[in-house]
Amino acid sequence: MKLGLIGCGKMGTALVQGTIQAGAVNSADVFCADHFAEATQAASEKMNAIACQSNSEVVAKADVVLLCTKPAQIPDVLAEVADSIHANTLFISVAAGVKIQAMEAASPAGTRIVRCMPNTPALIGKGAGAYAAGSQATADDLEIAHRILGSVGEAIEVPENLLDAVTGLSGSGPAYTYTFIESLADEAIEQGLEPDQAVKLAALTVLGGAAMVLETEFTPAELRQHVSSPNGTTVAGLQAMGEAGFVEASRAAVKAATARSIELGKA
Ligand SMILES: NC(=O)C1=CN([C@@H]2O[C@H](COP(=O)(O)OP(=O)(O)OC[C@H]3O[C@@H](n4cnc5c(N)ncnc54)[C@H](O)[C@@H]3O)[C@@H](O)[C@H]2O)C=CC1
Ligand SMILES: O=C(O)[C@@H]1CCC=N1
Repeated sequence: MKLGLIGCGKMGTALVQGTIQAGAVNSADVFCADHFAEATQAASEKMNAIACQSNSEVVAKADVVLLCTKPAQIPDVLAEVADSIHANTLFISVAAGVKIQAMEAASPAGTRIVRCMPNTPALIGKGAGAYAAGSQATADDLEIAHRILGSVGEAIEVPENLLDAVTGLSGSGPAYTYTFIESLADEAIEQGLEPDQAVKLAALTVLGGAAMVLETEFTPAELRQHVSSPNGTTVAGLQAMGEAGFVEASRAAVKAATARSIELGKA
């Protein structure tokens, strides 16, 4: 596979670096370009990939092209590279909110597009992502999208209208977990732990809890019950969490990010 990257920022480089590390593509077959020459250079050096002079050069040289600019730039980028599209070109967009219909409208008829929503843990093979097919995408194209996202974590196919909710959950979600870990650690520091110990214990606790959800047959509610001794410390902690509005706050984060993704699609 010859893989192109347009937009060498945080998500694009995380996804491509993860894909290279997973052995799904050779760095010598990766072509990248960014609006800013310094970003192209930095990414090509970091990934050992081929730096291109323009987005069009990426499209001309690659078969699968990851569109990793900010959402607002996606239609312009597609229009800019239109003349370089060839028989093998498949675009995979990671942009939040940008609808397949809008991307197809900005491209020549017949352009094959898959819209996906990865997340930055893809960098270390722990991504959680989803994808949806454009009207011209073939079963092979979906297989390719699954292979790329699947090489850096888990990937599921969803109807396009659910990608906004995926964005609100797993796309933005790593940031919620960092806020949670930071808050747990900050209070533990207040209680006397050293900062590095506190952050490590907090992160390992979130990691362990998540692994229990994924690797045992118990639901999150059952697992919570297993930790909570009657009249014990956990019950006291959970009660304080409830009183502080933790459940509402968590749901509000997913709701607001989903709404913002929908809004980005209307821009
Ligand atoms: N950061 C994240 O956790 C996630 C981001 N995304 C999506 O990934 C996309 C990129 O986000 P980030 O990497 O966070 O942003 P970023 O700002 O780090 O990267 C965007 C890159 O695109 C470049 N760029 C801008 N205009 C361009 C153009 N016309 N041609 C070529 N390159 C151009 C910028 O110079 C920048 O390097 C967004 O659409 C976002 O919705 C999706 C999932 C998670
Ligand atoms: O914040 C954003 O808009 C992007 C999309 C999902 C995660 N980061």
